[in-house]
Amino acid sequence: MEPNVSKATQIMRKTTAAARRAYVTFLAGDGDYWKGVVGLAKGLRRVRSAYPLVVAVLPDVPDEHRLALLDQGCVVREIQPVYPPDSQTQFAMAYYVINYSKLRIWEFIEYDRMVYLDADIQVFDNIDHLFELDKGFFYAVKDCFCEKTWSHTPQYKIGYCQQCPDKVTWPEHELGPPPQLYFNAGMFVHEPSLATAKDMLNTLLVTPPTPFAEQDFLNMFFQHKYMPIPPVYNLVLAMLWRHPDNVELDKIKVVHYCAAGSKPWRYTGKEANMDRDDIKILVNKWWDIFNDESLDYKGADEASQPLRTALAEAGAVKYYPAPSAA
Ligand SMILES: O=c1ccn([C@@H]2O[C@H](COP(=O)(O)OP(=O)(O)O[C@H]3O[C@H](CO)[C@H](O)[C@H](O)[C@H]3O)[C@@H](O)[C@H]2O)c(=O)[nH]1
Ligand SMILES: O[C@H]1[C@H](O)[C@@H](O)[C@H](O)[C@@H](O)[C@H]1O
Repeated sequence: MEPNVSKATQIMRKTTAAARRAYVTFLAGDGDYWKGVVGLAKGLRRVRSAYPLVVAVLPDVPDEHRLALLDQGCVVREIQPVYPPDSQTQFAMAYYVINYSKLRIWEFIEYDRMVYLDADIQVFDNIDHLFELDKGFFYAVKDCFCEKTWSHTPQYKIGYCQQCPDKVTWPEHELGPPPQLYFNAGMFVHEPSLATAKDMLNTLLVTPPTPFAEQDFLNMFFQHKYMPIPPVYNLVLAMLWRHPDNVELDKIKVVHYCAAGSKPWRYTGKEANMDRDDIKILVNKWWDIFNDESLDYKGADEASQPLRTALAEAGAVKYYPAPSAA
């Protein structure tokens, strides 16, 4: 602690820092992904996150969906779409083309630091400590290359996966040095910056699109800044059947419902691997949060939470919640 800095200044600094942090997600189209965002907002509230959830929405998100997000206490920010250069590329899923628009979140410079979460993610434990990670890096969880969606890669073709790099040895003499680490872009920690945003968009203009769209692009762009974080911060569901030894389900903080057929609001149980007990449990856990009315946003009271937390931590005030009017 700095000896000559008054308690009031320390509180002010802490409050200012807190106000410059937020979770952020991305919403496109008039489909059903808004349900994922509502679930995420409630999930973050359940684990008592101190920071707001900003939703970067494309112009095609209808007003009724934006209202549902505002009702859940989200900060709704409209962004303009970003497109890759024209090409004949086959994306792993045709709609991935729209995900380049995610790059706009580097323009949210009213925040110093953000934790990005896809709308098909749920948070089961508080992860606010990620905002304290050293600056200057890009943090995310390593992906897995074992599902068929990766069949375009040399990794898939030879059965090599960075999740178990010793199982199949990388044939250096044939394919050159082993591939750089590759992260899943459904969850990451980043620092907004107009200079970075500009650099990204300029780089994108001369970067041919590839099957995993902005995920591939971000992997290329941040290859020298990437710092892996443990898989508990983004459980890519295929890990459950591809690398069960790498998963400790009871320690998982963040679940990414990214496997085909696993989005809870569309779940039927019919697609491959979807009738597994662990999947059913995770899908039910998502619904429990989504349906829990006690997690609905209760109004302006919560907007000042970071300030209250900072003041309480500094011992400046004792905060007693007002009795509920209900
Ligand atoms: O119609 C859509 C489609 C996508 N999204 C947003 O875009 C995110 C990414 O889309 P998916 O969740 O469907 O993508 P996957 O999880 O299947 O795919 C993975 O590859 C993608 C490549 O574009 C992204 O990098 C994504 O973060 C990564 O987890 C969604 O969560 C959601 O936030 C929408 O809002 N509406
Ligand atoms: O990065 C990808 C992506 O998130 C896919 O949608 C998912 O099904 C794969 O397992 C993962 O490797």
